[in-house]
Amino acid sequence: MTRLEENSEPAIEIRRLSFRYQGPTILQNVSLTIRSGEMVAIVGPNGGGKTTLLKLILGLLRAEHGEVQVFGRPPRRSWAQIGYMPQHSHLDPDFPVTVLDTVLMGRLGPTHRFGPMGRKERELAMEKLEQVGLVDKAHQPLNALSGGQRQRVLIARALVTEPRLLLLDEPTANLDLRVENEFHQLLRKINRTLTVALVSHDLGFVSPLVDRVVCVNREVRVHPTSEITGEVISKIYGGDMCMVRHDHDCAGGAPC
Ligand SMILES: Nc1ncnc2c1ncn2[C@@H]1O[C@H](COP(=O)(O)OP(=O)(O)OP(=O)(O)O)[C@@H](O)[C@H]1O
Repeated sequence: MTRLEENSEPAIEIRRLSFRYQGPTILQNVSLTIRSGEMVAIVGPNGGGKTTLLKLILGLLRAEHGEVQVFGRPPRRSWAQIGYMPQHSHLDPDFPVTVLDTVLMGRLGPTHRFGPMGRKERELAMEKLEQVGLVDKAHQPLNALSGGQRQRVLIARALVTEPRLLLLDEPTANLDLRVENEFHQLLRKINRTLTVALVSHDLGFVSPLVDRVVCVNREVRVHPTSEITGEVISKIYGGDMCMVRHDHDCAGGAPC
């Protein structure tokens, strides 16, 4: 963490949070602070509670015990400052919509009123497409894009509300290793002005990007990236996982 982040206000502050849907406890006694300007990875096994944690930070779910604050306020009062890319976009890739329209959909929602999109909104959407490197695709149908490009469109959609905090649920799910470097650069660029929390199953992908890894498996433990060893990984994933190496080129099909 840089000195700036150490002294900056918390973007997310969670105190003694516990949560269950109807059955067993999903998250237990979670305390966590993410400072403005940080980029953290949220990792853990399937069903460990990562998406649930993001939904609590968004205010889509309410904690049974404890408290969540985003920029010092309850999440719903900070909605305008949060951009969210969900794990499963409900967008049918075959729905006949352009890339630009998809990004503009980010302006619809609880904090932005319905109505025709004006020039200002369209300019903003083009600016965000420029930021993710897809401005030349703006008028193409969404279904003409690759999975990785669609992923970037969804990031532009999350950015078009001009948030201060960006939550990304599995942004790397459709990426192959060839575009990984490009994606790292994009996230670093975004993190110059925004706090970023990204859920990933891929520790190898996220570890060069972040200083801290938030491990979620009912309880939450935060580790500096430098501490992520084989032993820590098997504690998080119960030994079913190894860290994929990303520091050599496997584009030629070599096992990696
Ligand atoms: N709406 C819901 N109602 C009831 N149980 C749910 C609901 N959503 C999630 N769960 C349960 O809560 C637990 C945590 O789910 P969650 O999606 O948060 O895990 P995750 O760590 O994001 O998993 P994955 O890596 O598979 O995406 C799981 O056991 C899941 O079945």
